[in-house]
Order: sequence, then C-alpha cells, then structure tokens
Amino acid sequence: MFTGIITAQGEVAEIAPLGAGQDMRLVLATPQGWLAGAEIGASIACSGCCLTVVALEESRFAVEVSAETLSKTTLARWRPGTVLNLERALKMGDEMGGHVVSGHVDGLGEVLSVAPENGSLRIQVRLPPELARFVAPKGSVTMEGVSLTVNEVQGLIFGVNLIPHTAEVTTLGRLAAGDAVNIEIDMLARYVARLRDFDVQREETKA
Ligand SMILES: Cc1cc2nc3c(=O)[nH]c(=O)nc-3n(C[C@H](O)[C@H](O)[C@H](O)CO)c2cc1C
Ligand SMILES: Nc1c(NC[C@H](O)[C@H](O)[C@H](O)CO)[nH]c(=O)[nH]c1=O
Repeated sequence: MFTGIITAQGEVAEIAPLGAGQDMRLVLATPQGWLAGAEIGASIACSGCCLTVVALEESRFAVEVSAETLSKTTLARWRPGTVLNLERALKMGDEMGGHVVSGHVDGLGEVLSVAPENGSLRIQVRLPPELARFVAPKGSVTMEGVSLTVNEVQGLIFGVNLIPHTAEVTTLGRLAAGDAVNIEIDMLARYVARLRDFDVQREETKA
C-alpha cells in the first residue's frame, strides 16, 4: 500500500527485454540512501505502478515487467533517462499524508492542457470512458503516482490544481498537453461502484 506522497524522483537506467515471449527487465536509479532497508521482494511504486524488487544495489534496483503491466501503464514508453516518481511501501505508523493507493494503475489519461493559475498549475486530463464514473469533485485521484485532489469533473475530463511544491518535487511539473499519465482511481469509489452494480443486478434478477 502507498499514499501517493512521492518521496524521491528516480530514473530509468537500463531496459532489457528478457527474450522472445518473456517479460521486460528494468534497472531504476534512485537518490543515494533512498533504498536504505529495502530488500528483494519489496514493493516500490514507480510513477504509480507498483513493482517488485528482484535485484538490489546501493542506489539501483531491478524489476521485471509483465505484458499486463505494459498494456495498462506508461511503462512501454519509458526509455533510459525517463524520470520517475518513487514511493516506498507504507509501514505501520507512517503518516497518511495522501490517500490509500494500491499501485495498480487502472488506465491511461491524456493531458489536455497545463496552464498557470496564480502560483499553481491547472492541469486538465481526459479519462478513458470506463474510469470516468469513479472520479468525483473533491475526491482523490492518483496521477503518475501522485495523490491529488480533483477540482472539477465534466464528462470524461477532470481538472487538478498543482501547487508549486508538488510541481517541483514530482514529474507532474513537466507535463505538457498530449502526454499520457498513469491513473489510479480512488479505492473507495471502486468499492462503492461495485456494491451499487451488485445490488442493481440482484434487483434485476429478482424482477
Ligand atoms: C504489490 C504489487 C507488486 C507488483 N509487482 C509487479 C511486478 O514486479 N511486475 C509487474 O509487471 N507488475 C507488478 N504488479 C502489477 C502492476 O502494478 C500492475 O499490472 C499495473 O499497475 C497495471 O494495473 C504489482 C502489483 C502490486 C500491487
Ligand atoms: N492533493 C494535492 C497535492 N498533494 C500533495 C502531493 O501528493 C505531494 O506534494 C507529492 O506527492 C510530493 O510529495 N498536491 C497538489 O499539487 N495538488 C493536490 O490537489
């Protein structure tokens, strides 16, 4: 579990296909000391996508990426040098500064506009149609691993306000129109929708 509070930016160091019909292996570089205490098998959210550490050095770790993950996330677009938002998994007693984030990316959003507004940046994003019902004004959304508050929603489009701190310490400050972003919807919205769909189905079968 994560909270969407990014604690470091890292970088793709190496990308190696593991062979025909096999997964992809990535080596990711972190700031010095950021991996302290991490072990093989640890979960790290990389721009919102939870990945399992399979090899570890002082300030680099390796992960293996499945076809499912490549199909749902921005990972297929990553290249050596791509900058990533990193978050270590939550420990008991950690501060819950953002919201409950699983690290399962639900799909890709498309940045439509980035515009300065006072000291902040206003970012508008188009959602895939199947995710739009889970995003609500003043609810939470995870974009590239970053916990954000939704300002407004209109159809498939939602807007967020990026404060200067978040713009500076995450990759979101470099977004431009046309960029694809990893989106994880709020877990609460997922369960509320499931309960509602289940009840509607049960009523329909009774009728
Ligand atoms: C704890 C955890 C560990 C995961 N580890 C990996 C991994 O090592 N490689 C991978 O391709 N997907 C992994 N996933 C799945 C991946 O995050 C998911 O396919 C994408 O976020 C798309 O939904 C993991 C998911 C979780 C929750
Ligand atoms: N909720 C919003 C935040 N939250 C803080 C960020 O999640 C945090 O700064 C980042 O993860 C780095 O640690 N920031 C915004 O700009 N806008 C929000 O709505």
